[in-house]
Amino acid sequence: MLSKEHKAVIFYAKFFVASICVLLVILGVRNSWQVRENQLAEAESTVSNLSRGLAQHATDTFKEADTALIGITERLEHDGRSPAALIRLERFLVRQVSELSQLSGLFAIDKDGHWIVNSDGMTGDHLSSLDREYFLYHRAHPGNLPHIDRPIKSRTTGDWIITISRRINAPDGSFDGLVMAAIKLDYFSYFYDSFDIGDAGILLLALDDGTMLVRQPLRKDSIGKSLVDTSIYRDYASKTSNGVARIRSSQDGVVRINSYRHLSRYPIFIVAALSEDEVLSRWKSETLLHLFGLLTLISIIVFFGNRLVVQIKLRVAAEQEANESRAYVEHLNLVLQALAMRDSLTGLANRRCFDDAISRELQRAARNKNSLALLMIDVDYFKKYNDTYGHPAGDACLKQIANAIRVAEKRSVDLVARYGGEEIIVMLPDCDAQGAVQIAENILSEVRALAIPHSGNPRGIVTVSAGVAVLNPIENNDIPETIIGMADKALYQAKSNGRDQVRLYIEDAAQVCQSREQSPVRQSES
Ligand SMILES: Nc1nc2c(ncn2[C@@H]2O[C@H](COP(=O)(O)OP(=O)(O)OP(=O)(O)O)[C@@H](O)[C@H]2O)c(=O)[nH]1
Repeated sequence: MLSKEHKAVIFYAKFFVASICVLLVILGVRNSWQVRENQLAEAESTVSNLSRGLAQHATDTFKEADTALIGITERLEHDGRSPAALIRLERFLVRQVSELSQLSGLFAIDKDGHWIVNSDGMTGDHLSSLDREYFLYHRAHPGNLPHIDRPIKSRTTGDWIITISRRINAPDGSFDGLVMAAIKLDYFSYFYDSFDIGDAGILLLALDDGTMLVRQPLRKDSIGKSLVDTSIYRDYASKTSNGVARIRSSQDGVVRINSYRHLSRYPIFIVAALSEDEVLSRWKSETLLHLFGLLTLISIIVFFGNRLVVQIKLRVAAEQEANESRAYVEHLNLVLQALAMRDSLTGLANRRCFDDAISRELQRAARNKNSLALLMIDVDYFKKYNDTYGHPAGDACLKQIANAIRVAEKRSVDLVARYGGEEIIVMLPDCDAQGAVQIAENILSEVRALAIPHSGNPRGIVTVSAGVAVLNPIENNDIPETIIGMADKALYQAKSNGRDQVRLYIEDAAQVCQSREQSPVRQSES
């Protein structure tokens, strides 16, 4: 089980790794998105420039044709329509057409629709434009502005052309015919073809009323088709003079960045469009590459982060194991210490334990001027017991006696210890002579009460003798041997006087022992 501190360390390690990964993802996404926006902005700028360039080109193309028309009108007005004048005019038309590559032909048409003169040198009454829209328009509109009409097929070449025409007025202002320049649609197509607009890009030239003139790439049905239902016309080109719009095509579903621009001099507008997918194709492949790099980096970070967490866990586990081992060793030490202080047979404190305890107790009692009592207890005729009942029985007997003597260990400061062989010693701090003798008497009674049969003892049961010594108060120079020697002497007296009795060691000339069974108080020799 991990501690709170270790859990926190692991949590922070995981949090650190996760934060770096999230940060990398956020930075990667943000950077990628920024690149995408930049590329779109760049594409908008590109289509915008493209539409401006195409608008300028269209303006120049129509302006050159229109200038030629103005020149023809002036010549007709100035030179008249005599055969000689018309021959000169025809030469002029041929020269103009050869100089202006966008022109398919130049025409002068009278008020009845007949061709007066044309750049192709064609003659005959059958050559008429009576049915053409530009003729009908000029006949109906007195203005002298140039008119650009829907694309038509040329009657001379059969090619698709766009016409730009101007009305000729008679001196009284009535309709007196028109001049017309036919501009090849191919001229625009070839020009538009020179631009790299990708596979899904579009370039458009259309009349302001939405009639498509040129579309690149070319489509069979595109010439003359109406754009009024398309979003680029309906929502944008029909409303403002120029702008940029991102639109999904209703026809092919492609999203395009469109730039539209109306010509200021002619009723025409241009549309340049690039496919968003194609614009972003490089961004997409780069993003994929970056994504792969990012994922690889994140995988490496996660891998090493995981290794870090595993290392932390291993270290924590090792630390815990070491702590547990240390605790176990400390516990073992305590157990060993306790065992080292215990007698294995009786379970009592052993001699070493007693030696330590009495040294400590003497010092303490000397400091506090307290008393200390010691009972030295010895089993009577124990050799005979062993001889009679055997050594194992002797061991069992010693255990029982030890348990009986343990009753003396009433306070935590009291200590019962096996002093050696069949001798047991009892240390009673802060105990006076009377109390110590009483305790010794109690011990003797307890042992007798065990009633362990002993044929070698005149009393028929196992008995013990006790020598009691008391130092009251303890002096600084008292050493353990002093009181032990006193207790031993008192014990010797108890043995000498017939055993199964208590003797109290008295200082000076005589020592007195007390025994209830025998005389109340007897003295032992010093
Ligand atoms: N079974 C057993 N006997 C022990 C142990 N320790 C000491 N003894 C025996 O205790 C006996 C002590 O004998 P002695 O010192 O002659 O004294 P005693 O026979 O008890 O006679 P008194 O003390 O004079 O009554 C010896 O025979 C020791 O072998 C022990 O741990 N187990």
